[in-house]
Order: sequence, then C-alpha cells, then structure tokens
Amino acid sequence: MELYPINLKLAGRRCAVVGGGTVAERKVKTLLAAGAAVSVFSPELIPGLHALEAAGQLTWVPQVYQSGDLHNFFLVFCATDKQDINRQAAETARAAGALVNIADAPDLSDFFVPAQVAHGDLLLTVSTGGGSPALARRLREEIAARYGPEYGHYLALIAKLRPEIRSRLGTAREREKFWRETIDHEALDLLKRGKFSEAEERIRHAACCTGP
Ligand SMILES: C[C@@]1(CC(=O)O)c2cc3[nH]c(cc4nc(cc5[nH]c(cc(n2)[C@H]1CCC(=O)O)[C@@](C)(CC(=O)O)[C@@H]5CCC(=O)O)C(CC(=O)O)=C4CCC(=O)O)c(CCC(=O)O)c3CC(=O)O
Ligand SMILES: NC(=O)C1=CN([C@@H]2O[C@H](COP(=O)(O)OP(=O)(O)OC[C@H]3O[C@@H](n4cnc5c(N)ncnc54)[C@H](O)[C@@H]3O)[C@@H](O)[C@H]2O)C=CC1
Repeated sequence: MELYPINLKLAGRRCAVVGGGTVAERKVKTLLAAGAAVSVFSPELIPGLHALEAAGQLTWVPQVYQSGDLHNFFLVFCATDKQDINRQAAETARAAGALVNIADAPDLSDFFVPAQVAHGDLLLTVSTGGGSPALARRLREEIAARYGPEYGHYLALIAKLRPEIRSRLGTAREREKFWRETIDHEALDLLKRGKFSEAEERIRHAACCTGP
C-alpha cells in the first residue's frame, strides 16, 4: 500500500476517539503526548482512560456515539468493538472534514498510526502499511533497544549548537561537511555516560578546527 509519511503538529488541535477500550487508550496516549485536545466518546472507559479523565487531560462524552457528535475535529479515531458503529462514525466525521482512522478497517482509513520510539524531538517510526502491526511492534522494540535516550540528548545538543556553527562556517557546503564529520560515536559515548558538557565541548572544538 502506498503511503505518504508526515509528522503532524497536533498541539491544541481537536481530535476525537470513539470507543473507550484498549485500542482507544493507545491512540489517546500518543495524541496527548503530541499536545492534542482530545475528546473521547464512549459509554464506558477502561481504568487508564478514567485516570486521564480524572486528571483533566481529556474530555469524556459518556454516551454511545451519536451521528451529530463529530463536528470540528481534525482527526477522528473510530475504535469501538462494533464494526457498523466504527464505519458510521467514520462517514460522519469525514463528511465534516476530518481525517479518519478506523481501528478494524485499514482499507477505509485515511491514515494509519505507526509504531514509534520518541526521545525528545527525535521520533523514529515504523509502518507496515497495515500488513502486520505485530511486526511493526517488534521492529519498534528493536529500534528502542538500539537507539536509547542518549540520541535524544545528542539531537538536543546539535540543535542548540547549529545556529552557532551556521554563523561560524560561511557556506552551506562547509556546514554540510562539518556535520557529516562531526556526527560520530565519540560524542554519543560521552552522552551515554552522562558527560553532557564534555560532549558539547567536543562539538565546539570540532567547529573551531574546521573553521576558515
Ligand atoms: C492499520 C492499523 C490502523 C491503526 O490503528 O492506525 C492497525 C490495524 C489493526 N491492528 C490490529 C492488531 C494489532 N495491533 C497491534 C499494535 C499496534 N497497531 C498499530 C497500528 C495499526 N494497527 C495500523 C497499521 C500500522 C502498520 O501496519 O504500520 C500500532 C503500530 C500503533 C498504534 O496503534 O498506536 C500498534 C503497535 C504499538 C507498539 O507496540 O509499538 C497489535 C500488537 C500488539 O498489540 O501487541 C495487534 C495484534 C497483532 C496483529 O494482529 O498483528 C488489527 C487486528 C485486530 C483483530 O485481529 O481483530 C487491526 C485491523 C486489521 O488489521 O484489520
Ligand atoms: N487498530 C489497532 O491497533 C487495533 C484494532 N483492533 C480492533 O479495534 C476494535 C476495538 O478493540 P479494543 O479497544 O480492544 O476493544 P474494547 O472492547 O476494549 O473496547 C471497545 C470500546 O468501545 C466502546 N463502545 C462500544 N459501542 C460504542 C458506541 N456505540 N459508541 C461509543 N463507544 C462504544 C465500549 O464501551 C468500549 O469502551 C476491535 O474491533 C478490534 O478488531 C484490535 C487491536 C488493535
């Protein structure tokens, strides 16, 4: 299946999840992590979702989904255990302009949620195009074991130093060469051992040696 990968900015955007079970909870958690304003339509919530509601992190509409409910949402996830309800909710939401994800109908969905490993702004995702979520999960576990939190720290450090390097090295070609040579394992090893300032120093040092 051909898919176009994008990373959406969801901060403050209204997103809805229909259903309050295990699948709904997984979707809600990644939506909240992205800062979305989440509404959950379901007569019942599993304990994890109840806890989020009690903490004021989501809006719960405690009733079975009704066709008028799904206006003004950017993304809508149809995740009840009832095939016909999921389809009906998806139709209503799409007619109102939302992109829809239907938990039990990949063919009818506008998008899929990938498996993900996030460390700060570093986001590594896996898609199997709906072919095998279990494989996506397995690969996510392997990626998480290979790329630990030190990569998130490394990214934060590089992003912080980038404007400085940009002003120090005059041309795009010099900067490209610099970053290709500088992104190596020594700074990462330092970060893995918690030596943040040494890692930063290493990158700064590389910059003064390369400069014109
Ligand atoms: C199409 C898609 C739509 C969507 O939900 O966006 C979809 C659909 C379906 N999933 C099903 C089952 C399972 N889903 C998982 C897990 C995840 N599913 C996720 C995404 C997606 N699932 C989208 C495609 C993504 C892609 O392929 O790239 C992940 C990656 C992200 C997330 O949900 O947050 C998350 C991994 C999180 C992680 O651990 O990293 C597990 C594994 C487990 O739970 O251990 C199982 C059981 C094992 C198995 O079946 O493989 C079923 C059958 C239900 C049935 O049999 O009745 C359907 C419907 C169908 O296939 O028809
Ligand atoms: N896309 C994915 O990642 C996966 C999808 N699935 C599919 O997702 C579906 C849901 O799975 P689970 O969350 O495990 O089920 P679940 O049984 O834990 O949750 C179903 C939820 O839907 C709610 N619900 C039922 N009728 C409703 C209505 N008319 N309006 C609003 N809410 C209603 C129930 O109260 C319950 O909270 C299943 O049909 C399964 O085939 C299953 C595993 C993974």
